[in-house]
Amino acid sequence: MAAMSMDIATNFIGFAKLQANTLARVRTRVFPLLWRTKLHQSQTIRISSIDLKTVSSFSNSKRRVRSFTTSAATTQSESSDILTKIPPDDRVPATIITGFLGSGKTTLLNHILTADHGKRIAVIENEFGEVDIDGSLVASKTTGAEDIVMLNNGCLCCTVRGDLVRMISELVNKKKGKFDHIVIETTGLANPAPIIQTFYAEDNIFNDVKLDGVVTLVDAKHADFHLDEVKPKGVVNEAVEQIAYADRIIVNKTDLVGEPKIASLIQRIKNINRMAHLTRTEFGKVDLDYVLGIGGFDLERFYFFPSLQLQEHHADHHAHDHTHDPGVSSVSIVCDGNLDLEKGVHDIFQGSPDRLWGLDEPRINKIVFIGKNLDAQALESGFKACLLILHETMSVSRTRK
Ligand SMILES: Nc1nc2c(ncn2[C@@H]2O[C@H](COP(=O)(O)OP(=O)(O)OP(=O)(O)O)[C@@H](O)[C@H]2O)c(=O)[nH]1
Repeated sequence: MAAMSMDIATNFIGFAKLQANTLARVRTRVFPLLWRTKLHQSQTIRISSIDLKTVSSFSNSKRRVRSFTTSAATTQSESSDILTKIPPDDRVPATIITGFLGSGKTTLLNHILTADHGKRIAVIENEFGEVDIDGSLVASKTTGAEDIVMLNNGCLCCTVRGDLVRMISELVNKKKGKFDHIVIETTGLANPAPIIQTFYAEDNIFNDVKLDGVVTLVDAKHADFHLDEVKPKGVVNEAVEQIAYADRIIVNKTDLVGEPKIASLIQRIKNINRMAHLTRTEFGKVDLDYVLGIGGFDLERFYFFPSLQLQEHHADHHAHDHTHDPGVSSVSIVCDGNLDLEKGVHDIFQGSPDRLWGLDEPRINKIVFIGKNLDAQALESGFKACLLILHETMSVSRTRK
């Protein structure tokens, strides 16, 4: 009897059908990243269906037993038939929405929250800057039934990863039965690998929550620029990682570019991750079945697609010693006063009216700049110059992760 998750069991059943040398490669490529440290300390691994037994090292953990039985676990035949008996998986599904800065993650999330799917969704919003922008944009779209928890001032893949574990545990412990699905929106700078790892490595999460899928938004207009970016030595390209780890890819903002550019971008994406489903859209308008209830993050493709293994290698290193591009920081400005909207806009700017201000609600401007080598003072004075009347209550915060 071995203890393991259904998702992982399913993958292992698939793996067991592979050739012996294949299994060895899968294990060394996938495990270092996605499996808890205990596995590294487990007994010698033999290449056969015996591999299934190795997983029983998990039974020492606090992990709730998700068991299966195998009639062939004691034979060394590579072609053994494996009979499985998998208990129903009643864990809460969680979806990670990722994608580079401005690719349309919040737009997709709002589409999900306002659609008629009958699901009660708990949302975890992660923002790189100190000031919460997306949270308010999402909150205004919810009916009130959903929970929204904010994780500001850091990235889920590194500085606030511990908070993610705590938040999911709290959600599950205090509100179990009150929601059907968790959706997590990462920052645009997140490397998904360490976040995915959290779902498999943390007992607190693994026992109650299963990773339903990783959905990656790709900005049709700016993706090439981000994919081309050469990072400092030892720093991964997050835009590539986000595509590499996706179960579902949404090429968004297709209204902003022509067909040839979309076609070449899709080809480029497929060269990074051929296993993920891909669709193209505007303003995140996709069928909800495409993004929710996918049925489980797919570990298997880490073997089948070579460039993913390469990514995994980087991500493994990254997971242990994760830093964002050291040049990237954020500057947040919060102040009241009316802005002259004609001033200060040189690039694409788009705004849309949201809900009306509340009667006693303070009318506050919030702006977060995320970028490389930001000059906080210049941004602050530039912003001040756009105010119609200068207010002294401006607060500026800077963060570097
Ligand atoms: N033209 C166009 N604009 C879009 C589309 N999808 C989203 N937008 C706009 O692009 C901007 C950024 O969208 P968001 O949904 O906030 O993107 P995000 O990925 O959550 O952004 P960050 O949280 O800053 O990383 C918003 O002004 C959206 O209205 C699209 O398909 N076409």
